[in-house]
Amino acid sequence: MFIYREVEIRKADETAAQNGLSGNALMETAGRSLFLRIKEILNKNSRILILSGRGNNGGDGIVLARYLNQWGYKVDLVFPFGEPKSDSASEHFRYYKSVGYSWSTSIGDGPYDVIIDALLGVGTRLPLNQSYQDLLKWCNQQHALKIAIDIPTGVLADRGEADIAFHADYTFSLHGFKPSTFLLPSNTYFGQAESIDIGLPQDAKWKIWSEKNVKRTMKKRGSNSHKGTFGTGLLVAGTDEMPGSAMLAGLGAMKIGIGKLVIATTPYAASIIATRLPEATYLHDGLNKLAVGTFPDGIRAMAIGPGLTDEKLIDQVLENVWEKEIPLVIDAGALGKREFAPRKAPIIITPHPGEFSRLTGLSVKEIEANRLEISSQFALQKNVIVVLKGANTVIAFPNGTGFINRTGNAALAKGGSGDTLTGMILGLICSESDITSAIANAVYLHGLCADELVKEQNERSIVAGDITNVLGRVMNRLITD
Ligand SMILES: NC(=O)C1=CN([C@@H]2O[C@H](COP(=O)(O)OP(=O)(O)OC[C@H]3O[C@@H](n4cnc5c(N)ncnc54)[C@H](OP(=O)(O)O)[C@@H]3O)[C@@H](O)[C@H]2O)[C@H](O)CC1
Ligand SMILES: [K+]
Repeated sequence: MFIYREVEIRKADETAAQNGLSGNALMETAGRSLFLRIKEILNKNSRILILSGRGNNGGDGIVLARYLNQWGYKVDLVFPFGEPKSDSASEHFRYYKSVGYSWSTSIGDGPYDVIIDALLGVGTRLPLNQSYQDLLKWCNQQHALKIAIDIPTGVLADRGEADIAFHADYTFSLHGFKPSTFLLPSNTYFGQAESIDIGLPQDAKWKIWSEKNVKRTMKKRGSNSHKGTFGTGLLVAGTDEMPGSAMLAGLGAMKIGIGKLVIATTPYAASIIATRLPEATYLHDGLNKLAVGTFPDGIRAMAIGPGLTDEKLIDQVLENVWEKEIPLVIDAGALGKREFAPRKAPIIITPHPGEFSRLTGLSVKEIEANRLEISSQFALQKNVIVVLKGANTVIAFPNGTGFINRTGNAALAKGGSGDTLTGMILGLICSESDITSAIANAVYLHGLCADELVKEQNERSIVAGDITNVLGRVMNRLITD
């Protein structure tokens, strides 16, 4: 499942056209593929209104209207803002008329059972003028099934800002998803978003990390493996006031399959955690010891931050471990504004939007409206891997590629769930060989556990400690030979 920005879509179209696959042909494929998918959710007796704009989004609507007419559906094709003006749409309109189907520039009496929005697509500029706004308000008031083509009119393709927008039940995006499908507030207008193949080769920098990816990259362990195979992780977390954060992260690491875990924490926190996590070993006064240069042997990866507050000590620890060639996960209390000096081994930061706002100096609103692009730029500039948490967690890599995770729900909006995720990431980067899929799988599984939990109990009652209780069960479903 691929995600494309407007410029990438235009480039793909241009390359296809230069090599013999014209815009007209793509529009035909788009309209026909839309017809084949949309007819699955239509009733043959439904009255269907297709609202077509003057650009190519409107052209897709024209081709769709032709197929619907051809197959006997009751469809009104309406151009509320005048006849098509783009080349491909105009050609398809000419053909549509030549086969004798009807069209209009004003909406009929209705009522309509289905409204299809083919007004604006990736060519949208905001704000919309008053006549668009009035039409969209009218659409949203109708008791009809609402289907948007490519993106709902009123949202942009690449950013999360929205005007008054078509409130779709379904959005069928052509070639791949557009970033606004996953941004705020735009994503509230998409309804169920699906991607429709139009025959162009898929070559996206951004992808949705899917169940298929998890199954492909996480395999059953060999019977001759031992704890050394799965590495030793160092978790620097927890204080007397916040022992739970170290426990949650520790459970995340151990229950996802780390070989051995050393938890650097306070003696008091260790005494509490050890009752629930006797499998871990403890470095008492860990933060102080690491700050003066002590470092346990044989560590394969390290995570620092959950439940920590002493910035000075954290800075000293980070300075000491910076040169060590092990992946470093930086979270929560360790996520203060820092420069991220060049480092040989990977740095993974796991901010929520508030923490990322402090790191970038941008507002939370700006981040939410543009979380893919901002994380990607930060990853590139600082040479770090960004795991920006929240609905549709973004995982951005320094090479410009990235993943969106779609598992998870509001049950995760609770203290401690981020600590659990940090532990799970530590656990997988220690125990799996490929760091890219290890991080994505940890994020996916963390969300999937929450999805599993809401099947049994209300999201309000779920606490972070429940996540790892179902981790084994969800992994059993996904991990095969
Ligand atoms: N490869 C693919 O995925 C394909 C996608 N297709 C479809 O094409 C559209 C993109 O088509 P494009 O013509 O570039 O753009 P739009 O249809 O979105 O709209 C352009 C017209 O909209 C007018 N516009 C834009 N913003 C406003 C506004 N705020 N108010 C009023 N009018 C607006 C603009 O008018 P101008 O006169 O200002 O230029 C344009 O007329 C894509 O989304 C897919 O649906 C192809 O069919 C197949 C390949
Ligand atoms: K649209």
